[in-house]
Amino acid sequence: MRAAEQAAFDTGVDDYGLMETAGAAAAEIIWRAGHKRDALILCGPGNNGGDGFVIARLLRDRGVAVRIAALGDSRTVSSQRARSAWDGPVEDVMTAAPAGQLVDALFGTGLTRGLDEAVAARLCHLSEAATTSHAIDLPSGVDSDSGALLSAVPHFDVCIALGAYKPAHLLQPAAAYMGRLALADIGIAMPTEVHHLGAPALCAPGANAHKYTRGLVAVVAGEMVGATCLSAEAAARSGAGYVRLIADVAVPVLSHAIVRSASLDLDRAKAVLVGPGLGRDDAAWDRLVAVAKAGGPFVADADALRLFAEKGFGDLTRPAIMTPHEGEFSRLFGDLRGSKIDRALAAARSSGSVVVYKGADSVIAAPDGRAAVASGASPWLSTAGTGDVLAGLAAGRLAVTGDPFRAACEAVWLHGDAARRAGPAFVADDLLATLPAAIAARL
Ligand SMILES: NC(=O)C1=CN([C@@H]2O[C@H](COP(=O)(O)OP(=O)(O)OC[C@H]3O[C@@H](n4cnc5c(N)ncnc54)[C@H](O)[C@@H]3O)[C@@H](O)[C@H]2O)[C@@H](O)CC1
Ligand SMILES: Nc1ncnc2c1ncn2[C@@H]1O[C@H](COP(=O)(O)OP(=O)(O)O)[C@@H](O)[C@H]1O
Ligand SMILES: [K+]
Repeated sequence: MRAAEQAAFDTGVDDYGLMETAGAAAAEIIWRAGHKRDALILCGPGNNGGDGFVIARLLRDRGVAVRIAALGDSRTVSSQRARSAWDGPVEDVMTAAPAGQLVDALFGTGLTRGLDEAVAARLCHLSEAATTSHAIDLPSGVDSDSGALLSAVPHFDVCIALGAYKPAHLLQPAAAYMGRLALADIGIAMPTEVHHLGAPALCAPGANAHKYTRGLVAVVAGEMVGATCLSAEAAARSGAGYVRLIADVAVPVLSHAIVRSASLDLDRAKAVLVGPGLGRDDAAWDRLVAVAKAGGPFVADADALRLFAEKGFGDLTRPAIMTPHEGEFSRLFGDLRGSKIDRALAAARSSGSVVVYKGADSVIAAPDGRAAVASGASPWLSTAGTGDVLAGLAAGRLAVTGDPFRAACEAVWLHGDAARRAGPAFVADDLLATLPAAIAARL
């Protein structure tokens, strides 16, 4: 963000001009949400507070009854200028009475430590007493780069991100404190390889498509057939043309379209899935090694990740995609430093695989430094078997696209959308029914 701001300054934009633009964009969003409801704007000592003074002036110009409460003096040149353009009274944050709308412009990206306990408690009180609450750039108390909470933070109805989403807008725990995210355009371009995962554009099969051109997925079964079954069924609804289930035991799949093979037949396979229900014994490891040695692109999930964590990758071909949850991730990669995005990127770089680091804030990272963060996933996904569905989808999209990063992004998006469509209290099997609608919406 600082580099992007500097690039704008280099083209002649000045510091205060950027603050006026940011304040105007934020004031517009607040105006649309609250109109003439009275507002209390909390202004901190830095440029976040400066934004607050600009917002206050512009809302007052529109007829809103605005009061300002500041936390000490304004310490930056721009925030002092914004403050001097405000000719109304300035109250003290610790004693100001609540208002219908609360606007938190105490601290943004410059926060270096948690708020003093009394200030944080006051922020929480004023926010709870308001009908609607807006955080400017970030809720004060949130660490911008990691999404950690450095002090107590209230839940905000809206968080207005200035110029670009920062990691904290998308990563947990911070993201859960922002009911709705609004992105305010402040006219600067962000040079970043990290994106908020957006809806993919998918293609319907062409007129000359046949089952093999659409992609054959081989799904390797093991000792827990239920998990494999969920994966195979998801792969069959991913847009791929053919799913072969490799199982030497009876697997109760629902779809007759899924073709069984007792041996590890990878003929024509564009992607292989190994891990869900695989087991962790020697026979499971032998199967995993056989898949890796076959040399084609494969997705490793669940038990395959446990086995790799125990036995190492050696000189085996690395998976095209790995889909670890928190526990599997730390077993595989140890205690890495930095935000969840940093850790996912480090894991992707060291393994050479696309890593889908799952959770309420799934991060998809590629060895070349690209990353995408999926926010807003349904918490109802925290139910057994949804990871098996995701792994099947990832393998299916890999067979369709041949591009691991794209496939992983598409799979996470479709999985999240299928969950939204399934509503509350679904079981993993229910996602199989909503997947085709999720795909249809992206054609
Ligand atoms: N040119 C710019 O830099 C722009 C910045 N903008 C705004 O400016 C914000 C960043 O401004 P700043 O870098 O001034 O930082 P902040 O306004 O976030 O606050 C930093 C100030 O607070 C102090 N501080 C940090 N943690 C504290 C704590 N827990 N208790 C007490 N004091 C603490 C710091 O020493 C510093 O003086 C952005 O989030 C955004 O809202 C926008 O106005 C757009 C333009
Ligand atoms: N609280 C949550 N909010 C949103 N998504 C979640 C949450 N918990 C888990 N998920 C998602 O649900 C899936 C669970 O996968 P996983 O942990 O492998 O479960 P399982 O092994 O039972 O299939 C992942 O896609 C994960 O991102
Ligand atoms: K803020």
